[in-house]
Amino acid sequence: MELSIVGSGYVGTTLAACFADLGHDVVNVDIDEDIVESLNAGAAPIHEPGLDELVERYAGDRLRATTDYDEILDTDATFLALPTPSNEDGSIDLRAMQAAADALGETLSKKDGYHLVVTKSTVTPTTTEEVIAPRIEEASGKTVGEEFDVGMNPEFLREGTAVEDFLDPDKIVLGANTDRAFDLLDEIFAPLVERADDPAVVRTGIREAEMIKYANNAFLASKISLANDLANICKEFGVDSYEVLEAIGLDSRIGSSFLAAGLGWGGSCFPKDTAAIIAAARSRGYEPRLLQAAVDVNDQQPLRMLDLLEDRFDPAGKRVAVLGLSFKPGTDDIRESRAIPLIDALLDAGATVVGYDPVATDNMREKFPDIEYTSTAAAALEDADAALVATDWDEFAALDDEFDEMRERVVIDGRRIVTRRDGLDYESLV
Ligand SMILES: NC(=O)c1ccc[n+]([C@@H]2O[C@H](COP(=O)([O-])OP(=O)(O)OC[C@H]3O[C@@H](n4cnc5c(N)ncnc54)[C@H](O)[C@@H]3O)[C@@H](O)[C@H]2O)c1
Ligand SMILES: O=c1ccn([C@@H]2O[C@H](COP(=O)(O)OP(=O)(O)O[C@H]3O[C@H](CO)[C@@H](O)[C@H](O)[C@H]3O)[C@@H](O)[C@H]2O)c(=O)[nH]1
Repeated sequence: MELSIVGSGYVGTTLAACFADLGHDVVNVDIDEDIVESLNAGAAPIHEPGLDELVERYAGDRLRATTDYDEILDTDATFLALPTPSNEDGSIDLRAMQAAADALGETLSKKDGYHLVVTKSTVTPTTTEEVIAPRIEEASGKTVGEEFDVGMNPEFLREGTAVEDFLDPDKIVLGANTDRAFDLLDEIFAPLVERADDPAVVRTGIREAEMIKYANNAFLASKISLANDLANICKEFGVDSYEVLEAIGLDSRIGSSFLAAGLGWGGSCFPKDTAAIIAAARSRGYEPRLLQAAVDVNDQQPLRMLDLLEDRFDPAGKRVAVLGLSFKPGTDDIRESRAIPLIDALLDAGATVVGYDPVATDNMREKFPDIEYTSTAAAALEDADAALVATDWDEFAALDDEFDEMRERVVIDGRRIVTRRDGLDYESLV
């Protein structure tokens, strides 16, 4: 099929490359000329394992990119994969979605046949029907449900495993209002359903599809926060939280994933999406107490880590190594990384901070240009009074003699990754 995708970031590029791999002809529309040039030259504009290979294989053939919305005219359906960042109050900023809907509407005014517009971005319930569709109607002069339909297909991929997650999903959620839209969505996703390992296909309403995405992320973020809350209680009683969480994870009703307790959740999605659904609930007069508590527990974990350090000494004037700066291992992305509030708290306490990460240093340097960075964990530990572990990079599990070069061998582990041994003043956050 002929498909167009507006927005070519993490989601849009992955979607385009994977759709091409599934046999569709795809055109990616982005306002960023560098991204368009890069895609057309066969190079992915973002780093994701397996993505470069796909882009290189299909660029100039089943996959191309453009800044010209009119190229959408030759396609059957358009996916909107635009950013939906947070406003100050946590609600989503829809400006990119609105700009794209206006431009798409103008383009569709020139189209003769039917077109399907699918929201891929994460948007709060009713956005597709009450914001996107009316703007397309206004700009195109066409009527939704007649000359075009809208649909919603949320994305569940994780950064670092985007291609793998997209091509082997647990579920595919298709939200639509008309049989015609469902038929087209079925046709688009048929090659994926055939290739993947028997994913569930959920056919539902548009606003239900929008909510499923938030419910998914809210549940996972809350699951981690509940694990952290329980782990904090465990710590008060000298109970090993990891043994407890491993055991409860054996109950199939609970499940073992997303129970890794520690410094909490960061990244480009969980913080933004929990904030957005909380703000959306409040806009309708409902106070989401449990979700707010999940956020509160998450905010508290880095401060608890500082408390453990202060139990040893006043951090003022001390040299403190922060090991791990990215929001999770396997990525250089530092958005909402738990290392950020940790570094902020250390600086407020007057500590001298030295940061180390295998790949995220350059990004963190933009955020904290004045702290020291090292190119190895060993260099960060040399002469440090304490080491705080913020990200569970595998290489931290292998650290051993490197700790001997510290001035005081205080190690506070936010991710239960360092091997506890004699000679270290080791304490796990949970
Ligand atoms: N990143 C993830 O892991 C992930 C996973 C699932 C869902 N999501 C959701 O998907 C959406 C997109 O996220 P992302 O991470 O891909 O964003 P991104 O910032 O990586 O990419 C967005 C792209 O849209 C382009 N763009 C902005 N305005 C445009 C316009 N008017 N016309 C054309 N292109 C325009 C930008 O140049 C950029 O290339 C968000 O709603 C996000 O919450 C993200
Ligand atoms: O047991 C766990 C699992 C994760 N985390 C933390 O949670 C955050 C998010 O991790 P992860 O979910 O692996 O990364 P994302 O790429 O942000 O993916 C999430 O956000 C995406 C964007 O919405 C969704 O599509 C994915 O399904 C969802 O997992 C990271 O800071 C992790 O360190 C924990 O603390 N404990």
